[in-house]
Amino acid sequence: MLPTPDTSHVSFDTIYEPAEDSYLFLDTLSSASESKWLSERFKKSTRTSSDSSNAVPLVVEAGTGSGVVLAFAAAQSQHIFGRQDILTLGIDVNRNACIATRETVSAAIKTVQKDTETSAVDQILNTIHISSITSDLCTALRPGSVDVLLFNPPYVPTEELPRLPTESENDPTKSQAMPRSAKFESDSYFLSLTYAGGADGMETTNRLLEAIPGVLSDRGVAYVLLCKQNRPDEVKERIRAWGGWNAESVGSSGMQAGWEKLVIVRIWKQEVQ
Ligand SMILES: C[S@@+](CC[C@H](N)C(=O)[O-])C[C@H]1O[C@@H](n2cnc3c(N)ncnc32)[C@H](O)[C@@H]1O
Repeated sequence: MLPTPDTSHVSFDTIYEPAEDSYLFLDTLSSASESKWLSERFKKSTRTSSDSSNAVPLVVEAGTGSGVVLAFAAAQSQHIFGRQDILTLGIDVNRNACIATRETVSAAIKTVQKDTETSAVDQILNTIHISSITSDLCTALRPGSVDVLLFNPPYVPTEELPRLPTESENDPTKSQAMPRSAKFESDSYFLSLTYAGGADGMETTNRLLEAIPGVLSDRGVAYVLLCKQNRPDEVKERIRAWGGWNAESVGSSGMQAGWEKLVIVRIWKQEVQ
């Protein structure tokens, strides 16, 4: 079994603690079928380095929380993508989550590199974590730049979608100076951002889905987690109706009376150009 990245340094006061949905991501990406699919799409070819289809894949996670999913993708890049040299970039609206992610991913990469030094394996992990940025979904990204997009969204249906934090709410020096009651309120606000998805639990996910055709590269693929109340079958039909795009469930958990509680949907352009 592949090791789960260490998140013991993360304070879960404001950051999502890895749970069933996070682990479903790890299991799905590293499953035999998905790692075969991804390796075929992204493995290093013998074509010239100027060939853009051979460029180092950029793997972006929106909503990284603790960074456990992105760290796993980074550390297990050989198993998942068939190569040792991916680039990772994390995004979260919560600045604390971005700081935690940077540490989680860097530590996971270092652990694998250390293990490699002391083993007979001759290929060192060259994965680089570019950065973790405080931003709203993919709005800060260059169009057509993302090869693999991962999103475990706030998916629980709620009456209201929490607003995005202001710069000052994301300022750690301000939260340190807060009285206890204000800190409690601020912590619960940031935690609400981790799960509250508004109408059908889909308000944030719908915004991400709309951004996919613009943000993915020609060989790009997105993995998005949905719960039963998000109506995954309708979501997949909607994506197929874009024309030239495909959507399939590639991981699921929590079968209850024939219903899958959580599914991970893979979204990709039908033709690699
Ligand atoms: C369910 S948690 C997933 C955390 C982590 N990826 C995992 O699987 O354990 C959702 C994450 O999305 C973040 N988030 C919510 N709305 C966002 C937005 N508009 N842009 C970026 N991140 C967002 C939350 O702060 C939270 O960290």
